[in-house]
Amino acid sequence: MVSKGRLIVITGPSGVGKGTLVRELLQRHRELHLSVSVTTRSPRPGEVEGKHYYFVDRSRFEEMVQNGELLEWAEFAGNYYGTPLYPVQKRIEAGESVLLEIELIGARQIRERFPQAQQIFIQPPSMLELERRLRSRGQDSDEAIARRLKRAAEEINAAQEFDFELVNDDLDEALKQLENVLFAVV
Ligand SMILES: Nc1ncnc2c1ncn2[C@@H]1O[C@H](COP(=O)(O)OP(=O)(O)OP(=O)(O)O)[C@@H](O)[C@H]1O
Ligand SMILES: Nc1nc2c(ncn2[C@@H]2O[C@H](COP(=O)(O)O)[C@@H](O)[C@H]2O)c(=O)[nH]1
Repeated sequence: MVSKGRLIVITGPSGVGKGTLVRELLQRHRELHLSVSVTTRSPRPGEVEGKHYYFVDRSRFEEMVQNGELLEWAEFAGNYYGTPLYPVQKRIEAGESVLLEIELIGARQIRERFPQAQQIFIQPPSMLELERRLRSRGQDSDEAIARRLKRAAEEINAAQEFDFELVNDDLDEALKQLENVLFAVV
């Protein structure tokens, strides 16, 4: 990919607050654009096609992989997730900044394919608090939460692979740190 623009990857265990931080960031920095992923997961109440995700079935997802339509993809807790290549490519070539909110396997693929990407890992204050956030969100079954927590431990073990790490304990403080990482004058 021609690298006129900026690609920013935000990774961290499910429930750590990536989506919450990214929502705040997008409100404050209109120049940032969030990539909308494709998934085979069923929509949660309130999730809108084309805004939160593009919801597809497994055969369509596999076709997208075969056709090279995805910049990266991974299986996570029983579903496929991937980043559509074309919209990201178009924005980066136009000199714009694109955010990817993705899990670890996908972040590793981006590192291979686009080493200039800035990679940030969001840590929870503790595993207990992570579990509390997953449960309080009220969107996943006990079994799905158990799968997400197992994966969380694997992701946290890989945090040192990332350019920056920050802890999402107090939300405002985490947001400030994220802005410092993204907009620090060097
Ligand atoms: N700093 C924080 N303190 C307390 N609760 C928080 C904080 N940040 C986020 N939360 C809450 O934690 C829950 C999970 O947050 P969110 O959905 O943003 O996580 P996520 O990392 O995007 O999860 P996923 O990867 O599964 O999409 C939400 O209910 C959110 O309101
Ligand atoms: N590798 C990718 N991971 C993605 C993508 N879109 C989202 N995700 C990550 O999946 C998990 C679960 O998300 P949820 O919406 O079911 O809670 C979470 O870690 C997301 O960041 C993607 O395109 N590629």
